Amino acid sequence: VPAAEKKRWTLGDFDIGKPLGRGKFGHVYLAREKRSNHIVALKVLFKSQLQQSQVEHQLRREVEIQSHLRHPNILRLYGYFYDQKRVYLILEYAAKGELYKELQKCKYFSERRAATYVASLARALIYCHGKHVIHRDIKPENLLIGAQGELKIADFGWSVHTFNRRRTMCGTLDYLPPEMVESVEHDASVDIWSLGVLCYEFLYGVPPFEAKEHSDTYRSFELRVPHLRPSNTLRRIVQVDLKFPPKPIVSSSAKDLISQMLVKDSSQRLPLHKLLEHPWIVQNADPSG
Ligand SMILES: Nc1ncnc(NCCc2cnc(NC(=O)Nc3cccc(C(F)(F)F)c3)s2)c1Br
Repeated sequence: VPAAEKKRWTLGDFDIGKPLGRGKFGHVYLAREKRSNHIVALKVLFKSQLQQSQVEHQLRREVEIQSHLRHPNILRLYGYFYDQKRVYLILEYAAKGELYKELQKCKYFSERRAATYVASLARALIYCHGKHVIHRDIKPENLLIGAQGELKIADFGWSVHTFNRRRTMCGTLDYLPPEMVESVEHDASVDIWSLGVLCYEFLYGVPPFEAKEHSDTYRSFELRVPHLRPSNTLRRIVQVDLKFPPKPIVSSSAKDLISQMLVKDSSQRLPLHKLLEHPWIVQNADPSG
């Protein structure tokens, strides 16, 4: 309904409900559009914060990119509006909330659940790459769960159209592929790397190149042998220092898929359409996604 998109929304068009989550730049609330009774999520961003972080252009790009994306595994951004002090994003409401909370609760996922999530993310990324959009920030914090348990990629705040590749650093370091760490040219295959990191974290509960800096084992290590600096995340990424822990037990087929995605040479990473044909995905992913 293109006419609807021309509409100027205001806060008065919505009843505001419970807080849904706290994001990097503001809070998210459950809300209901009064005329249609349509339930949405409303993200409230403070202009002052956006200005001091100089990210207004990124926000405009996110709104622009999202307005062209329609996929069951991509959270809709219906529109936005602003008032004196705030910018409001009108978002699709994901009824089962944030994936990272679910991962914290379960510690790690079964191979079937992990494969189902990875397959639906691969389909969403194939769709995005087909429109020359790379997300660049695939991580548990940017994934939500819909009412039927389906995964939804959210927050295209770091996405770009591939013809203008940028070398800005994203959020956490864990998901950065080598070429972004070494800030060389990067393309859609950065999302394949991040999906491989995500698949590992779904199965083991921790990302593959996490530094031990924050764990107490590291602290005691640091005290006993201060001259041996522990490997850090960035060094482990560029060296693709990939190790699979003995626990939990994970199939060799899953490890094979991860090893084909976490490849330093971005042109050698398993293409997403080949991922959907990988035995581990075929045998474990629920086709409904
Ligand atoms: N249950 C739920 N159902 C639906 N949504 C929920 N949470 C919101 C998820 C989001 C989707 N899209 C987002 N986008 C941005 O935050 N963008 C953003 C924000 C600041 C700065 C910038 C930029 F300027 F840096 F780009 C870009 S957050 C929840 Br919990």
